[in-house]
Amino acid sequence: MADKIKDAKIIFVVGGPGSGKGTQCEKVVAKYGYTHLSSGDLLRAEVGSGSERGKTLQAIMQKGELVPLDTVLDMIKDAMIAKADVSKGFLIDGYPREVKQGEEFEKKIGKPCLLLYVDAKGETMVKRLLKRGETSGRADDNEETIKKRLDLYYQATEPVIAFYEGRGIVRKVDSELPPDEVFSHVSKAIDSL
Ligand SMILES: Nc1nc2c(ncn2[C@@H]2O[C@H](COP(=O)(O)OP(=O)(O)OP(=O)(O)O)[C@@H](O)[C@H]2O)c(=O)[nH]1
Ligand SMILES: O=c1ccn([C@@H]2O[C@H](COP(=O)(O)OP(=O)(O)O)[C@@H](O)[C@H]2O)c(=O)[nH]1
Ligand SMILES: [Mg+2]
Repeated sequence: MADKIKDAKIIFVVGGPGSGKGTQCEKVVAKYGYTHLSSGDLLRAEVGSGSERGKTLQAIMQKGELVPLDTVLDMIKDAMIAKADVSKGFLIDGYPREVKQGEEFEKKIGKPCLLLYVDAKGETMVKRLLKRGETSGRADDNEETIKKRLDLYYQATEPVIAFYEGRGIVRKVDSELPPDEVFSHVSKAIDSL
């Protein structure tokens, strides 16, 4: 599998909770036909399956903490293998959450050619998530968990951006703008690949 995937384009999509990663990824799928893999969605699917593993995951996610690294990586890898033959490229949304996750991904799967950094202010993200929480049914879209997710983002995930800046593959987009304007910047970044 490593062979098939090694040559595929891999894009990491990183940003705080509610920054708009999922929103932009949907647009990328529509325009470029990339395969979208959201680490959070993969975890929520496991929770939804009602499996024992899902129950353990749910408890962690409800608290806004991070699921063990190997669990997430295995899920992403399996999902990539399943699409390897048909995919033009992969959008890995909400991953890596910490530098170590990025390093493990590269060891087991491959190197990203781009890191899309979806940037919004903390207060904007909180506002969006509280609004989304009215209808999302997500157990973590509540005030207390949002605060923890945001703290963890600043502490563990922001260093990921600095790490890949050192490699020159980070493109930052300002997601305070309306989604279509954000997307025009995202498109430029992808077109430049
Ligand atoms: N104004 C504005 N709102 C946005 C934008 N992107 C997303 N939103 C809104 O913000 C909320 C969160 O967006 P998502 O795309 O779910 O964010 P996410 O980064 O995937 O969040 P997580 O799933 O929590 O990681 C949604 O309700 C969107 O409608 C944007 O560019 N501008
Ligand atoms: O690589 C990952 C991705 C997600 N999560 C967990 O899944 C939750 C939801 O992640 P998602 O990316 O959907 O939302 P975000 O936290 O970015 O709002 C997080 O709070 C974590 O508990 C995790 O532990 N590792
Ligand atoms: Mg999302």
